[in-house]
Amino acid sequence: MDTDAHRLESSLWVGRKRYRAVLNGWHFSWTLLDKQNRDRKTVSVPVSELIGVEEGQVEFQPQKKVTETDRDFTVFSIKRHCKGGGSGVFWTLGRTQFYCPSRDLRDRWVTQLRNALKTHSPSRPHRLLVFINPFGGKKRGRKIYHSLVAPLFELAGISTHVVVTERANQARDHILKKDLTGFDGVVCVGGDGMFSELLHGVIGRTQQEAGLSEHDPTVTLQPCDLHIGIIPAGSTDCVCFATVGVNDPVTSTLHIIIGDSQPLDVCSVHHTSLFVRYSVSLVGYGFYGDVLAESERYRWMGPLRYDFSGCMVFLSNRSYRGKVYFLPADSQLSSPRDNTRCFAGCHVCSESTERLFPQSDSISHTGFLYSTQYSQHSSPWEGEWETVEGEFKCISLTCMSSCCPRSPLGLSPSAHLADGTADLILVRDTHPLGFLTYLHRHTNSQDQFDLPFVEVHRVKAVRFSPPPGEDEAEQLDDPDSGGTVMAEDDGQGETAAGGDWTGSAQHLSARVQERGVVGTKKRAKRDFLCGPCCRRSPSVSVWNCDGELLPFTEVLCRVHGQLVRLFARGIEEEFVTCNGTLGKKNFKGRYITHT
Ligand SMILES: Nc1ncnc2c1ncn2[C@@H]1O[C@H](COP(=O)(O)OP(=O)(O)OP(=O)(O)O)[C@@H](O)[C@H]1O
Repeated sequence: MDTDAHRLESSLWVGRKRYRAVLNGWHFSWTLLDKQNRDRKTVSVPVSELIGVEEGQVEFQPQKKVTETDRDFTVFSIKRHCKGGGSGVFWTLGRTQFYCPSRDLRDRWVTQLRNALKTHSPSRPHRLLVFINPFGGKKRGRKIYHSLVAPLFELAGISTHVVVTERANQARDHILKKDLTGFDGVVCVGGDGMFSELLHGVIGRTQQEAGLSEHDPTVTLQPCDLHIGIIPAGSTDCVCFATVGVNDPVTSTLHIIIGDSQPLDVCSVHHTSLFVRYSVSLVGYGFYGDVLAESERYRWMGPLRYDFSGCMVFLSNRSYRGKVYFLPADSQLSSPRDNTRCFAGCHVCSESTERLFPQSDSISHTGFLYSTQYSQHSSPWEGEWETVEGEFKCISLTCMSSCCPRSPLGLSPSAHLADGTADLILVRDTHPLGFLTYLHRHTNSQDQFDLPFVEVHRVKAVRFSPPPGEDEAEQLDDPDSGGTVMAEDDGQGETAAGGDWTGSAQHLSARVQERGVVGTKKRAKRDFLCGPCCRRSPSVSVWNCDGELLPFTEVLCRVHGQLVRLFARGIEEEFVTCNGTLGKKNFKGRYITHT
C-alpha cells in the first residue's frame, strides 16, 4: 500500500474479483488482476465525475438502502450511455461497491476520496434554489423532481430550497427581490418559459446590484455569477437540448451536481430606449413569429399546436418588407459557414473568454471569474454597420445552434454558445417549394444556407425597421389590425443604426411592463391568419423571442458575450460508454459507436 496527500493505492475487491485501485488526485481507477497479478481491464473515473462516496453497502435504486459493514464502501459516479438512434449521450448514476481487507483501509479510502472531491472539484454547488412549474409540459414537474432529481441531490450532499410556483413570473420575481445569500445556483424544473424566467431574474438582479441600466443597449452588462440549472420538464426544452445534448432530467441533474459551467451568450432586445426581453435561442420575425402567434389560438392542442400552426402559416405564404441593419462580427475568428461545431471544450468559445474578459484568469471554470474589473464602458458598436433591405419570409437571430430533437444540427449548425456573437439568417421571399426546401433541410444534414434566397451573417448587433408608415403606431388606427396594442414612438432613439439609443428608460419601463403583457395577449388574439386563404395579409409580422411574442416591430438586438453560466458543458462530441465503446458524433449530428 502506498499513500501520501494526493495518492492512495491498494488491493480492493469488487465482488469476488481482486483489483489494484489507485487514486492519484485527478483520477480514481481500478484494474482487474489475474492470478499471476497481471493487469487486465482498467476502469478509470475522473474525480470530477464522482457523485459521492458512502461507507457500507449502499443501494440507490429503486430506493436508497444502506447495509452497515466495516469493510465496504460504495462509490457513485457518472456513466455514459448512447440510447437507440444515437441521438445523444445520456448520463446515469454508476455504482461500484468495494471490499477492503481491513476497516482501517476502508476508512482511508473513504477519507481520501472525499478529500480528493473537495480539492479537485471545487465548483460543485452546496445549496440550490429550485423552482418547479407544476403546469409545464405534461404537468410532471413535481414528480420528476421528487422521484429523479431530489434523491440525487441528497446523495451528493446538496441542500435545496424548493419553490413550487403558483403563478407565471413568480420565479423571476423571487430571484429579483428575495435574499439569495448562500445559494450557489438557481434551478428550474420546467420548459423554456421557466428557463427564461430564471434568465431574466438572474441578469436583472446582477445589473441592479451593479447599478447598471438594462434599458441602455450601449451598456456592457455585468456577467452573472449565479449559475442556472435546467431540469427539462416542459413541452419545449430547446435550451437544455442545445447545451446538454439530450432532454433528460437525470443527465441534467448530474451536470448540476458536478458543478459543470457553460457560459452562454445572451441577446438583449430593445425598442427605442426601452429594454424588452433577453433571448438565448431565437429572435425570429416572419414565419417563426407568425407560427407562435397562430399557435396561441390552439393552446388546447398542447405541443401539437406548433405543427398545426406551422402548416397553416406555411400555406398562407406570407413575406414581409423591412430593413435589417447589422454589425458584423470579426470574420477572421469564425463564420457561420465554416462547418465547425460548438462541442464541449470548444476552442472558439474558450478563446473568446480571453478576448471578452482579458483581466480574468480565463481558463478557470469556477464561474466566479468575472466579478471584478469588468469594463462597462468599452464601445459595443465598433465596426461598420451593413444594411439589407427587401421582402423576407423570415428573419432569425440565434445565439446558439438551437438544435433540438427534430433538428439535430439546428437553425445555425456552426453557431457557438459563448463566442459573443449571434447568427443572423435572412430568408428572402421565394416560391413556397423553395421555402419548404429550406425548412426541410433543418431536419437532415443538407446545408440550409446553400440556397440562393438565404443569407447568413455572424453578427454582434441587429436592428430591424418595418417599411415607413407600417410601424406600430399606424396599426393602432387600423381597424383591420385586430386592435393590437403598440407603442407610440416617443421620438427618442430613432437614429441611424448604432446611434444613440439611450433615453427615458424609467418612464418606458413602466410602459413595457404594462404593454408587454397586454400587447402580447392582444396580439395573440389578433386575427393573424384565418386559414390558408386570408382575408388580408398583414404588412408586418410579429417577433418571436424565445417563445414569447414581442409587442413591438421595430427592435434593436445586441449580443452580450458570456453573460450567464449554466450548469452544463455543451454537447459532448466524443465519449466512452460504460461498456467501453467509443461514441462520436457524425456529420448528421447522430452518435455512432465503435468498440
Ligand atoms: N404556477 C404557474 N402557473 C401558470 N403559469 C406558470 C406557473 N409557473 C410558471 N408559469 C409560466 O408557464 C410558462 C410555461 O412554462 P414552461 O416553460 O415550464 O412549460 P412549457 O410546457 O414548455 O410551456 P410552453 O411550451 O408554453 O413554453 C412559463 O412562461 C412560466 O412563466
